[in-house]
Amino acid sequence: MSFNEINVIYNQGQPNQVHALKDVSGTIREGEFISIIGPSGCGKSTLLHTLDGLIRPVSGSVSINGRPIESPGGEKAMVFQDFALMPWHTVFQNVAFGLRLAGKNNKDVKDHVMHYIRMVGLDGFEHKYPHQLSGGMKQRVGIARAFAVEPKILLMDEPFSAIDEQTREIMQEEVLKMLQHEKKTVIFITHSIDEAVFLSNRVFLMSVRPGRIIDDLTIDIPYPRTLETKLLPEYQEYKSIIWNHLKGEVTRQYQKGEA
Ligand SMILES: Nc1ncnc2c1ncn2[C@@H]1O[C@H](COP(=O)(O)OP(=O)(O)OP(=O)(O)O)[C@@H](O)[C@H]1O
Repeated sequence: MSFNEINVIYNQGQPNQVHALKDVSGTIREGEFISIIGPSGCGKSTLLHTLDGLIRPVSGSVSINGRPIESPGGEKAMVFQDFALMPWHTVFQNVAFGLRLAGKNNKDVKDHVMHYIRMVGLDGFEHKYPHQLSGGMKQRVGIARAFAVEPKILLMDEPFSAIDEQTREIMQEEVLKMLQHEKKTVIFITHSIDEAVFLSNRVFLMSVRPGRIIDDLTIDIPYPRTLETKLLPEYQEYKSIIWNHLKGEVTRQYQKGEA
């Protein structure tokens, strides 16, 4: 996937105009795990939604293998911060949702859906409704639903930020394991430096608004990564490099009076 000189402006030409992304360019190779990190309101979600095709930039282009991206879906699937499950559907029906949209019926997709329910550790919960699940379990459903459509690209918008710290660490490891079995390109938004270093092979650091990618840092720590990875000295070094970069941006945000 590549994106070239993207500009996104909300409410263009109006008094409340917001220049959210400015001349943002980058290339993401197949199978990479990219985290996007940056100060609050810098345009991370805007970038993710632009890469998904949900937001059309006022200028610039987004493409996969030379084909322009013009709409969400297709070879992409999104995992949302607030899970975005349908409360009136069971776990099974939520996971099957994308496949049903593609015209398949529940019977046809049963084995396929159960494979992904098992993969996220929710075997036995397929007939439960979202309100009967914990936050971590709800996000497992969100992840299973995204994997079930077998996308090449997984877009994750702060997927673990509404989940308690212990569950979050477990799920980070689980997602990496799932990706070993089913290779995908992942673009992942987070506010957590630790999460970005643990999961990614590259981290994009964004500036305060209008958002730009000001650094593209390669995390040169081999996979598979486990919780022991966090004890490596280079792990701590990457964290401090990112923190030092972010500190400058957050300070600039304070000085602009926007934090
Ligand atoms: N639909 C919209 N209309 C107008 N302005 C918007 C809209 N969506 C986002 N913005 C503004 O664009 C800027 C970038 O927003 P965005 O949500 O992409 O940032 P973010 O980095 O994901 O934020 P956060 O870290 O708080 O989740 C912000 O100033 C936000 O207020």
